[in-house]
Amino acid sequence: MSSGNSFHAVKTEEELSLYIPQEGLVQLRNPHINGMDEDVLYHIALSNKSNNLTEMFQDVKFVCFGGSPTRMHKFAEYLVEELQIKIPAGLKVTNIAHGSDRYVLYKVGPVISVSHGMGIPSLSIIFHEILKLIHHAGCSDVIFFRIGTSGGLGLEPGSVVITEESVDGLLRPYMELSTLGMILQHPSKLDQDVARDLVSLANSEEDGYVTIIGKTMCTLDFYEGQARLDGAFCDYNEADKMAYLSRVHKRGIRNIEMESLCFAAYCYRAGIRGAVVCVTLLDRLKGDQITTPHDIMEEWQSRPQKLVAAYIKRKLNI
Ligand SMILES: O=P(O)(O)O[C@H]1O[C@H](CO)[C@@H](O)[C@H]1O
Ligand SMILES: O=c1cc[nH]c(=O)[nH]1
Repeated sequence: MSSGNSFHAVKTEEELSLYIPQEGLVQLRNPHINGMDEDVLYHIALSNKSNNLTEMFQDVKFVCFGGSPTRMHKFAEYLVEELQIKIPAGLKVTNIAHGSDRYVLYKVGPVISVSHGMGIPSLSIIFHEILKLIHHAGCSDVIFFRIGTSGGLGLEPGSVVITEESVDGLLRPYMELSTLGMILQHPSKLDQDVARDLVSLANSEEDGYVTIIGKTMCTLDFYEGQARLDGAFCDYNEADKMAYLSRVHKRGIRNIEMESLCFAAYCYRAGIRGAVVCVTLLDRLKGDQITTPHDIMEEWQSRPQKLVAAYIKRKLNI
C-alpha cells in the first residue's frame, strides 16, 4: 500500500498484479486467519470449529448473493427444480444460517444462495464471512454472482443489465474504504468472460426483454444518492437531477444500485470470478417512484435468477 499523505492510500501496481483470478483452492489474503484456534462466522452462525464446514460446503462451485431473504429462498427453491436436486419427500430447503437473523443462507447442490441486505456495509460483512466459509471448507474454483434489482437509465423497465464495470456516485471505478485512518481505494473490476458468457445465454426475442452489458453506478443511498426528487430531503430541482442523470447515462452507465462496487472490488481483491446481474425496475430518466404491480415485479426479479441458473446449468452440463 502506498500512502502519498497520511489519510489516503492507493494500491501499488505490484499489489494489483496479485489480483488475478485464482485457479484451485480459495485462498484468503489475510495471514492471521489460519493461525486462529477458531473462526466464528458470527452473522451466519457458523464456525470452523463447531461445524464441519468441509463436509457441509466443500463441493460449492457457485455463490449467488441477493438483497432480500425471500428472493434468495425462492432462488434456492428454483435451483432445486433446475438442477434436479433430490430432497427427501416432505422436506424443504433449509436456512443454514438460522442461528442468526441477519442473513439467510441455503445450499442447493454446488450452489449457495445467500442474502446480503441493502447497501455496501451489509454486503461487505456477508462477503467476508462467505469468503472465509468457502476457504475453510476447502472449496476451489468458485464463481460469485450478485442477482439483484436496480434503476435503469434509458432502458425499458424489466431489462436486465450485466455489469461491465461498477463505478461510485462520482463515476470512479473503485471503492473507497476507510481503514486505519486512511482512505484505501479498491478497484472494482469484474470478470469480462463471465459477463460475456452470461449475455450469450440471453435471447431478447425469445425472452421478450433485453439483456445487455453496461456500466453500473453504485451509490450509498437510494434517494439523494441516486438523484431522486421523492426523498424526505432534497436540495436540488428537476433540471439538476436530469443534468446529472443524463451525464451519467452519456458515460455508459445503464443502471444504478447499491452494492456492485463492493461486490466487484472484493471479488477482484479475492481473485474470485464475479458477475453482477440486475433487472431494472424503472427508467430513472422518466421517474423516481416504483409503482409496478407486485406480480409483475416478481416476474422481473426472476429474470437475473433465470440467467444465472442457465449459466450454472451450462457449467454443470445439465
Ligand atoms: O438488488 P437488490 O437486492 O434488490 O438491491 C437493490 O435494491 C435496494 C434498494 O431498493 C438496494 O439494495 C439496491 O442495490
Ligand atoms: O431505483 C432503484 C431501484 C432498485 N434499486 C436501486 O438501488 N435503485
